[in-house]
Amino acid sequence: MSGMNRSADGGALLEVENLAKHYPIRSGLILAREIGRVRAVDGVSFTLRRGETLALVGESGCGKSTTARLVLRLIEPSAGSVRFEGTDITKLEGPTLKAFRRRAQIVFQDPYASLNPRLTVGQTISEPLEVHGIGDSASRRARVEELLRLVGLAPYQAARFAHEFSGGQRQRIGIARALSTEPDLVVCDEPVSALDVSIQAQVVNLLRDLQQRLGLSYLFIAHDLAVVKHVADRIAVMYLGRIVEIAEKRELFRNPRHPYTRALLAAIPHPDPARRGRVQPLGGDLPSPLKPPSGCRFHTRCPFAIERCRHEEPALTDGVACHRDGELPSHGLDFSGGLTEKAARRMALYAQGSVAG
Ligand SMILES: Nc1ncnc2c1ncn2[C@@H]1O[C@H](COP(=O)(O)OP(=O)(O)OP(=O)(O)O)[C@@H](O)[C@H]1O
Repeated sequence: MSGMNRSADGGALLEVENLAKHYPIRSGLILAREIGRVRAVDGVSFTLRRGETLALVGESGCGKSTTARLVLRLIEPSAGSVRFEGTDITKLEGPTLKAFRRRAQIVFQDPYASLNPRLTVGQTISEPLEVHGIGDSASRRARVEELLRLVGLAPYQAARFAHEFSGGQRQRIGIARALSTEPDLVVCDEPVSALDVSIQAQVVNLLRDLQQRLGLSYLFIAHDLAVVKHVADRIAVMYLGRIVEIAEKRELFRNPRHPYTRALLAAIPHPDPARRGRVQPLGGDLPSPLKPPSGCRFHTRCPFAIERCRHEEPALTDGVACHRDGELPSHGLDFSGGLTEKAARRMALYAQGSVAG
């Protein structure tokens, strides 16, 4: 992107620092009085390296999509910065913002809702090229054909409409559209959650294949760890607007440190039904981001919470935000193939407080 520093980033494509988005809640006749703020994202920091996939994982409402929208500057942050190749994109305007948009694209969750039913597939895929003034009509047509082949569709399908395609094919069209401007960063916002399980693996494999061929960097949003197990290099676990743990994927599955990460892992069924645990991973509802709990936000649902957790908010130190890091039992909690029954029993006992941590 013109004017952006390509060399001084030391491998980081994206650096997010203390990012926050608070939505004011207003009341009164002309909504003049602010009665509270939804802290959708509340101080999030992470780095996305070139060519890697960082997954953002957490329950519905924890702030994943808001983070994704902030990173793409689809919404304005309340605080914090998002540096893309060293340039803070939250400050960009006009042509430099447009140049950033060309290099950072999104694949949406719902391939049924995200494609315009009135456009042909060819028009859908070439629309970003027109918006950014890339090529003439002949070269755009050629590019559409190339993109269709790239995502496993056929060039003749450019003349068809989205409703003529299955969910998996539509998501391929959404991916082709996102790739049309040759982006470096692709935000994948739950790209397979709306698809049949049988189709999910095909789309995940396509995304991985495209990443290798085109050197793409992915910020991959998902609500559970099962999907990201096959795509992520690193995983950031979010809870109530904050990152509670961030680690290399293998490390996170082998040695989950935050109790919330453990609960998310416990929710993944073991591939072998005979070895599935019977643990109920997490009780209670996600508290409201309008009034997050004091201290550690997870303490109201945490089986390991102590008094300190109720009063003092833990900082994200060395990849985890937990006062009890290093004190929790680690043996028997190998989640790399799902939760074993023995580990599940152990986890249940710990959760009930029957075994000393
Ligand atoms: N425009 C808005 N005004 C007020 N609150 C909002 C707005 N957008 C999002 N929120 C709230 O912010 C919180 C985070 O929402 P967000 O969509 O980022 O979560 P999420 O983790 O992506 O959830 P999901 O998986 O359901 O999309 C939620 O409590 C949501 O209700």
